Amino acid sequence: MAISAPLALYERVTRKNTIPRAVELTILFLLLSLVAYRLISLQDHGFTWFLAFVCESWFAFTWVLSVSTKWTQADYKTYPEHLLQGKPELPAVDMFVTTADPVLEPPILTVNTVLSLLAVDYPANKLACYVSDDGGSPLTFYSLMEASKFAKLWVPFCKKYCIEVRAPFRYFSGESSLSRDVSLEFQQEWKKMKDEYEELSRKIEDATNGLMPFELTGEFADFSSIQRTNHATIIKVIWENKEGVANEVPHLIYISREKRPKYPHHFKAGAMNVLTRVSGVMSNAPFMLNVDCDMYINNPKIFLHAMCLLLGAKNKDTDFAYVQSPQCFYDGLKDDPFGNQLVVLFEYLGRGIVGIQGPFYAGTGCFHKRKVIYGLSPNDEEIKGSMEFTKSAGQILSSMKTSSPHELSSSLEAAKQVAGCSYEYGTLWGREVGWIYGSTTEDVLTGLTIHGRGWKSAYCSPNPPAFLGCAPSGGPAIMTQQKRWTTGLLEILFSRRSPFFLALQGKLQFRQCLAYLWLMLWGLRSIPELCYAILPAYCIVTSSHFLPKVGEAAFFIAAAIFITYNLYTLSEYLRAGLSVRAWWNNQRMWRINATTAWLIGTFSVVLKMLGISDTVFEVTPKEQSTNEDDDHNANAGRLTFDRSPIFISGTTILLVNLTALAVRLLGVGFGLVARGEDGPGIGEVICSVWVVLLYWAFFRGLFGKGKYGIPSSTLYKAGALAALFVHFSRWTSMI
Ligand SMILES: O=c1ccn([C@@H]2O[C@H](COP(=O)(O)OP(=O)(O)O[C@H]3O[C@H](CO)[C@@H](O)[C@H](O)[C@H]3O)[C@@H](O)[C@H]2O)c(=O)[nH]1
Ligand SMILES: [Mn+2]
Repeated sequence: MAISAPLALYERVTRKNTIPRAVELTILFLLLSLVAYRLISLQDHGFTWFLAFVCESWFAFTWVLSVSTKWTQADYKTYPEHLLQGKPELPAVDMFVTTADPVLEPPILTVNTVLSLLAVDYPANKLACYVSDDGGSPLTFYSLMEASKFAKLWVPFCKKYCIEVRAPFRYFSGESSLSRDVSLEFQQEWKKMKDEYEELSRKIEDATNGLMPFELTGEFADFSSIQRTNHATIIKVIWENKEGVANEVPHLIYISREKRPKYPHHFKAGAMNVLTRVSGVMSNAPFMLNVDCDMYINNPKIFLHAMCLLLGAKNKDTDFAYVQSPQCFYDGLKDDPFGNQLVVLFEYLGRGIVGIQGPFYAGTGCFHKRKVIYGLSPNDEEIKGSMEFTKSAGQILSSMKTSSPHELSSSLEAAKQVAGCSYEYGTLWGREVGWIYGSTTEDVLTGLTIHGRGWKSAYCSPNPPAFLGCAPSGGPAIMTQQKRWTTGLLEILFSRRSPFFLALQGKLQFRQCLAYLWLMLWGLRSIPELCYAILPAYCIVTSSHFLPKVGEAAFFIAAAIFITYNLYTLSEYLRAGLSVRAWWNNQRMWRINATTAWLIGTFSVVLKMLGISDTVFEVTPKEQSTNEDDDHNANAGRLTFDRSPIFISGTTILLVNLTALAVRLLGVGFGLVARGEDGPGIGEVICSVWVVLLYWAFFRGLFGKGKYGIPSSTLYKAGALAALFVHFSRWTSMI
């Protein structure tokens, strides 16, 4: 009998997508035909034709990027049961949670995330949880202290009864959490746990409301005169699993890194680097998981799934640098009214990237190999880089080999040192090592740098989803997030780490480079999108046209693109199990984001490049539940507004198109002679109506009250811009 080979830990599955590929190529062919037609008939037409040509060439280009990215879709199937057979000893994992603001990110959320991490199905003596608090808040620290007491009941409870959802706020909010046919013992423990959790949330809530049950002395003395942007490092070992027992509660450590006004702190990237180093001197696990404070563990087996991919390499080629899980969200509103649940994005483009060099790093829900974060390339045996770095991190790295258990408190001094502001000075941290600085999307930049060194990455999307987080709700929060993302992505594109350069150096695969480009060009897409949204209105107002006339063969090309594209994207939503409404909501939100947040994001990068202002990471506000009152609220899912300039361009687009349609309907040509043959046709009118439908959320905003209404100052500005535009259009058509 042959000796059986070790069982495979994972399998790569490629998706069959022949029909989608055919449709995508058809759309590409139609787009190219239209562009070609415009090019050969450029002389016979005016400026609008040329502008349409430029925009459509751009759309064809981004379509090429998207077709290439979606071409080979793949997924990984993991077999955790084989892992437990083959590898008796599981490797250690350090778990990182970042929080930055106790108001925007309520401590109860962070606490739930931490509890879900502590209770994960993995030997507790292999785990350590580090919380970085950029808010330097005693409230967060207090909440974690209380949570660690609760964890001593919660963790054994979850493990004993194989509880599925280990974030208590979600577990106790589910209807099915206590079914009738369970043992009496379980019922009693369940009740006790629920009471204990309610007690914990009440304590945290009281403290949040200013009824601090503690004085800033003793354990809290470090917080007594703290200024958020100017304070010394605080590191507290909240709980230590001293006996190193596998079914205990894992270590829990609180960190608030040093902040000084003179030193840039690099937002989340800076926090991640401190977490890396502090954990390096304390537990120094070879793997690190990081989650945002709102992203709790929804599948307690995720560590085992991830280990299948991280340990399952058969050769250098399948040695993954990191394992990324998709971002999924809890309490999503029905039909995704804000278009921010990203399901379809991860489903097709995401899987496509998985099929090339591996998923982008998405900032949360990702397991990294520590040595990769330390800057190693796939073929490196030991750390390279400058002397400065070797001195500072080599020590951390060398102790990786001696994993003799030591008390955490004995490394507190060393930990404080590596958490200081000046520690990174003159080292490669943030440049070659750790999370890379210089972009508000530090996640994509860090992942790109890793791919640029030739690493591959893997995707892990078990069922139920591994992590669930909180998607921003309401117009201002969504737009701010989109703006941050485009800003950060453009910052990368225009830096020396641009995917272009990395592809030229040879380690970033060509199609992976195109995939990165697809993402990083979001900001620049705002310009052709804006032009295209205004073109139909311009044509109606000036009695000209930018689309081929109904009689021309090319009209059918344009119509075919419009119809095929929409039906095709619709089919993507239906195949992913989503509704027609979800499709429509995403269509309109993408167009709205593109012409508002992405535009402002592009401006802010231009301002940064001109040295006028710097870009900052604006934290997304998070709520415990979006459903509680909103479910019965007729306004759930309705776009909200504030005075931010982000809303001006969207309002202007709407006003301009409304004016155009009014002109058309009322037949007032602003005194222009109808140009007969040359005037606008049905195509322009349909386009203009389509734009108004896409911006219907803004239309409702014209009449909405309070946060549902567009503020009058924004309306005046947009109105003035629209009037200027109409005036200018008339002027151009007269010369
Ligand atoms: O100075 C800062 C700013 C932010 N954060 C943390 O960064 C995380 C992400 O911030 P959030 O406001 O939730 O941003 P999102 O747009 O929701 O995050 C996505 O996009 C970010 C990049 O723009 C990534 O860092 C995130 O991981 C990814 O989930 C949160 O845990 C914050 O506490 C810090 O630790 N320090
Ligand atoms: Mn977030």
